Amino acid sequence: MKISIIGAGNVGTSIAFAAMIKGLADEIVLVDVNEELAKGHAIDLSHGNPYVKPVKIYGGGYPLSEGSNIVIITAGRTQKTGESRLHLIGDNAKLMKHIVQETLSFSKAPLLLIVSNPVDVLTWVAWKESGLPKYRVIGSGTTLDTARLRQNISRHCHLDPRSIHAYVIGEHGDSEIVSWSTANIGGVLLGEFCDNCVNNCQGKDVLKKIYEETKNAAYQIIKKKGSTYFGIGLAVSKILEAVINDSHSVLTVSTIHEEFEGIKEVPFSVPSVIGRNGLERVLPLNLSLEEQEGLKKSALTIRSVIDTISIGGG
Ligand SMILES: NC(=O)C1=CN([C@@H]2O[C@H](COP(=O)(O)OP(=O)(O)OC[C@H]3O[C@@H](n4cnc5c(N)ncnc54)[C@H](O)[C@@H]3O)[C@@H](O)[C@H]2O)C=CC1
Ligand SMILES: CC(=O)C(=O)O
Repeated sequence: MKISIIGAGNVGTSIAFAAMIKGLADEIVLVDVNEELAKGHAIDLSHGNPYVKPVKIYGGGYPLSEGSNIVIITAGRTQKTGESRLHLIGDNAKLMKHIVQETLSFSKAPLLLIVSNPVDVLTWVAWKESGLPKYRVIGSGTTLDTARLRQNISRHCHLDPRSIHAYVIGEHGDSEIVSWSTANIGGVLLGEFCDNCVNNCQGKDVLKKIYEETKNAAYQIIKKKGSTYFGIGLAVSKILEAVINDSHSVLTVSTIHEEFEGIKEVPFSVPSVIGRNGLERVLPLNLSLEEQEGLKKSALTIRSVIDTISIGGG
């Protein structure tokens, strides 16, 4: 299993570190326009080999990625304080197009895993540019937001986040929503859990606060330390795990929906089954009317940005 990570910055190296610790790959390649940076990070990471399942790890330019099974794209500009992810589209769409071309000249039909922002729109760009089937082009989508949501609920309810089954769906961005009507703790729907809880908190207000904290987490972190990378490193390692171990895990990745509520070819996240070949299927959603409306708005937000960029013509 050869994995190449395009972009050996904070996110790319965090993914490599997490994948190494989990023993996921035989070979990890870090590719960056700054080849020295990629080489330096690879050497540094390789010094951890005696303490994990050893992996061949090296870094440099695109030719090193030849014959990759999975290519993870993390290259791109990051948000400045106050900028939304969608602000990055002007710079990062062009870059994505170039990276996909470079990547495919060295690997025939890899699974493409897109992480650069705005991740939904760029997943669509990568899919169009690559000509790969939809199930082979996956965005990290709201896997990170879902993790943040579960962590925030866990902190509030004093429960193990792994026992909380709740999902952020839609855009990885400001229009994302929570599928509260399906959220459950150990099989008990959240509403019922709250009704029987001894904490006596202000139910709806608390959910609103948890949603805002989840949605705005990246802004808060960027304000404090400039960018986010550890959380996404672990989130992407979970997607890798699902593919490499063919574990059929349910994850909120971003994939292209042929048609949704009359919107054509739109990428967004919903709980989806991930295995060796990529996307296996999207699960049916049982949303409230308000949530359905919210998801449609989110899909429209993404599609309207896609409509502003031109592919093929430059
Ligand atoms: N989807 C998600 O949940 C998340 C996405 N991100 C996104 O990930 C992206 C990367 O973030 P960081 O790693 O923090 O940025 P960074 O600035 O640390 O790293 C980006 C790297 O890409 C490299 N690069 C630029 N052009 C390249 C090219 N043509 N080929 C190969 N490498 C190239 C740069 O030299 C740099 O080393 C950003 O767009 C950011 O918004 C960040 C966190 C979470
Ligand atoms: C930067 C980003 O997309 C995040 O941390 O959610």
